[in-house]
Order: sequence, then structure tokens, then C-alpha cells
Amino acid sequence: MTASTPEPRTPKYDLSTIGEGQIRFTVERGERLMFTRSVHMNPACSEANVAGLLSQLGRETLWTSSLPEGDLGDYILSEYRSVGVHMDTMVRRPGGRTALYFMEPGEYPMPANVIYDREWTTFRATGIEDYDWDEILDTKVIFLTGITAALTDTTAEVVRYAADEAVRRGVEVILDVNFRRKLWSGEKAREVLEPIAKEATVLFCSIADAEKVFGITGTPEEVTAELQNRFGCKYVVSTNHTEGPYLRGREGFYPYRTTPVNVVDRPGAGDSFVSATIHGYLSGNIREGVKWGQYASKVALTHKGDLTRVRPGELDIPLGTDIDR
Ligand SMILES: O=C(O)C(=O)C[C@H](O)[C@H](O)COP(=O)(O)O
Repeated sequence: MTASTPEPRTPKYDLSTIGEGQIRFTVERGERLMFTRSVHMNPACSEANVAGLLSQLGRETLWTSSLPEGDLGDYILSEYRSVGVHMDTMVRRPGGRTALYFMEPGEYPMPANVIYDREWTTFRATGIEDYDWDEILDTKVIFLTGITAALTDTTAEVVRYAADEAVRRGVEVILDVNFRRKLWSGEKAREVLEPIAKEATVLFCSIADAEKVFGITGTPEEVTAELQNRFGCKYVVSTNHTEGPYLRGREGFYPYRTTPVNVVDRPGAGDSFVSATIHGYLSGNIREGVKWGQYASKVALTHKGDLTRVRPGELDIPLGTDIDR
């Protein structure tokens, strides 16, 4: 480096992200939504869950959303603020709606059921021009998901802009396909997500989503290879219900073994997997990161809430530890 070349500045955040804050209402086990008299309430948001766990692992994270002013928006923000997620770019608007979702956890043979109530929300009414991109993109990676892209054409544009602008500024893009069939069709998801996947260095896509969104089928080894070939990502990370996970890098294919755990509350386990895997990636060791992700998702299943809460050190797993014994 010559005297005239300025030192590259360290970005302010390790990860920044954008997505709709919500409130989940969960029916007690043994109750049906249409007859219940009580629900358990907690804040939710896939992207904020990822930032929130990373922040508990010592990373600097920023979450951007837009929420109505007042108690419901404050309720969501205080959850993620309590674990240290930065919110300097949060948009608050008078009026408008807060997104909600309702869940029946399901008991065999009834599957879990999610009912979204997220039309006409403040988040849906905001576009590219409402966000402070200089601050949002002062980051090593921007984390984007198919959930936010699925909401409206405008939110899809926001996600596309975030990815394009990140690449233009030399910021890495990490994409979680996170297909939600109740929000959009596989066909529409493919149209919107394909160009973003091509900009991503790390792509999270389950085996099921690879088929539903990109029409890719085969063994996990074949599916992850095809995803990597198609989009040129450095890494593809995949899961297959209770099997896997799988990591595909240019250096090879790595399947991991897993063991079932008791489920207290399911939402958030996928986000915790993604979050701790990214923690490994940012530490320069995604192969270990996938193991941390496996462990984090198991911890997520042990307690209620979409955000996984850990004490300092609880997920500090030494490199090389076989945590899935
Ligand atoms: O569905 C949405 O729109 C949400 O953002 C709500 C939830 O917080 C995440 O979906 C949890 O996701 P998993 O970790 O995959 O269970």
C-alpha cells in the first residue's frame, strides 16, 4: 500500500438487513384458533431474528423496517433492541398497520398452521426512497430474504435495489430464499429471486424450496450443485426437513448428520440456523458455522419466541467440536 492509498475503512456493521416486523399470536397446544380464548404473543421477523442472534454472538448488526408509531411498533422494536440490534435507520409512520401472524402449533395428525394478517401495513407502503442506504450499506454483508421480496412489487423492488446497490458498493449479499407459499407463488418467487441469487455470495435454500422456486430436484448433492452452478454463489447452504444440513462450496459437498430434538416452539429455528452459520462465515469458517447453526437451531426449539435468546457464551462452541453427538 502506498502513502497515497487510503486504508480501507472497516464497515460499521457486520450484517445489516431489512424486513417487516410482526407480532405472532400462538394458540396454546390443544386449542383451535377459531375457538380459543387466549393466545401467547411475541415479536417476530425473520431478518431481525438473524440480526438478533448475531448481535448476541457479539456482532454489530442493523435491522431496518418501517412500523407505525405507537405501542405495537414499540413492542416489536424493544424485543430486538434488547439484544443490541442497531435501529438507526428504522422508519416510523403515524397511522398504518402492524403486521400480525397467528399460529396453531399443530399436533399429529394436524399440521401446524400459520395465518398471516399483514395486508395494508406500514412496511408495505414504504419504498426505496424511504430508507437511508448509506447507513444500511455501511456493512460487511447485507442479509435479504424471499419473505420481504414476497410482500408486494414495491418490497420486491426494495430487496432488489438493496442487492444491486450492495454489489455496486462492494458489500456482500447473503440471500435466504425462505419461500412462503402463503405469500406468493413459486413462479413469481423465481422471477424475483433469481437475479438476487446471482448476486449472493452465500445462498440459503432448502431442498424443498429449490424444487418449489427453481424447479431443481435430485439428491441433496445434486440440488446444491445445480444451485451453485446456476447462480455462481461461493456457498450454498441447504436443509431437508429433519435431514442434513448440507454445505456446498467450490471445494466440495459436506453433508452433516443431525439428531431430532424435542420441539417447544418451532418458529425461529431456521433463522437461528442461518444466523449462526453466517457467524461462522464471517469468522472465516463456514464449515464450522454450519455446526454452530445446527446447534443454534436446536437451542431455538427449546424456548418460546421467534428470536432465539442465549446467555453470553452459551453458543461459544470451540472450532472442531463435534456438537451433534
Ligand atoms: O414468516 C414470516 O414472515 C416471519 O418473518 C416470521 C418468523 O419470524 C419467521 O418466519 C421464522 O422463520 P423460521 O426460523 O424459518 O421458523
